[in-house]
Amino acid sequence: MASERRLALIGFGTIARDIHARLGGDGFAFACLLRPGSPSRASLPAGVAALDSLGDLLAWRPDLVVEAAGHAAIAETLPQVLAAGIPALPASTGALADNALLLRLAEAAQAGNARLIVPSGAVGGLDYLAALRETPDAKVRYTSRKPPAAWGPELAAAGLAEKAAQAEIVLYEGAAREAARRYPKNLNVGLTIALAVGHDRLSVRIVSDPAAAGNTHEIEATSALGTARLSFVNLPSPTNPKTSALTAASLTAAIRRQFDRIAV
Ligand SMILES: NC(=O)C1=CN([C@@H]2O[C@H](COP(=O)(O)OP(=O)(O)OC[C@H]3O[C@@H](n4cnc5c(N)ncnc54)[C@H](OP(=O)(O)O)[C@@H]3O)[C@@H](O)[C@H]2O)C=CC1
Ligand SMILES: O=C([O-])CC(=O)C(=O)O
Repeated sequence: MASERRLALIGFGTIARDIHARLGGDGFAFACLLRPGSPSRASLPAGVAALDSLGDLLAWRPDLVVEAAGHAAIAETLPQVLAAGIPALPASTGALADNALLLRLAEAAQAGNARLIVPSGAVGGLDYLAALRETPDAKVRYTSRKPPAAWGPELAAAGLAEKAAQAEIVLYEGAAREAARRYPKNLNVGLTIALAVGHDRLSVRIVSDPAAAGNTHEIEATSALGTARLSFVNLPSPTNPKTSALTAASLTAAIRRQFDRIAV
């Protein structure tokens, strides 16, 4: 039997807990990097080693680092992780809106001979979109449509909470980078799609919709190669209405793929 794979998680919130629930005891050993004073420390399951610093994480010698903490955690940790030769799988892909950070990550990955693996997360079809990147005339429109519960603090800050309970509100239309900056906890997918198809081919639309059937994602693509309409209606995670429950399943599949001999 293959030896245990060592997975280091960054953050222990909705996505990280679900990944651990899916893979714990299935040939994976877990450790978790927590912020100082993190309330999550008290609820770390037995057998998950708590890591207090990036130095501790590197010394634990993970086979893969999975970030599920937020945009800031990517800049704080992943350049050093990649430079140390450890592959990294980020959930908070919206952080890659920052070109300087993206370059720093690419240089670190080159120096460490490691890879930053961008997961499909709350959507699918990245293989199709990446193929369109090879097609000069491709155009893609991505619409993120979620119920008001997914935009709680953002709607309250804009004084739109009452209106949003009654009617659809278009929160933003434009570029994936700006969408990810404005909505760092809701628009990671926009940046993931932009990385696949290219920023210049993508327009993003963000909608709060009290009639939305779930956290929905619509991707409409046209090119000389044909057309595609991809539509995802995701149940929200029970502990975070912004995050689709699909996301942890997608990251879990990406983790398995990293170690599978036949990678699908
Ligand atoms: N790519 C995609 O398709 C998707 C990406 N996401 C993104 O994935 C990320 C995780 O989502 P989710 O699990 O729902 O979020 P949660 O808020 O449920 O969990 C995040 C956890 O990260 C911890 N944390 C925050 N900052 C840091 C830090 N600097 N270092 C270490 N830990 C930190 C917090 O822990 P504590 O407070 O205990 O310290 C919190 O428990 C988010 O950025 C989210 O936007 C979500 C859905 C889809
Ligand atoms: O989980 C989702 O539906 C998408 C999401 O939050 C994101 O892209 O950040």
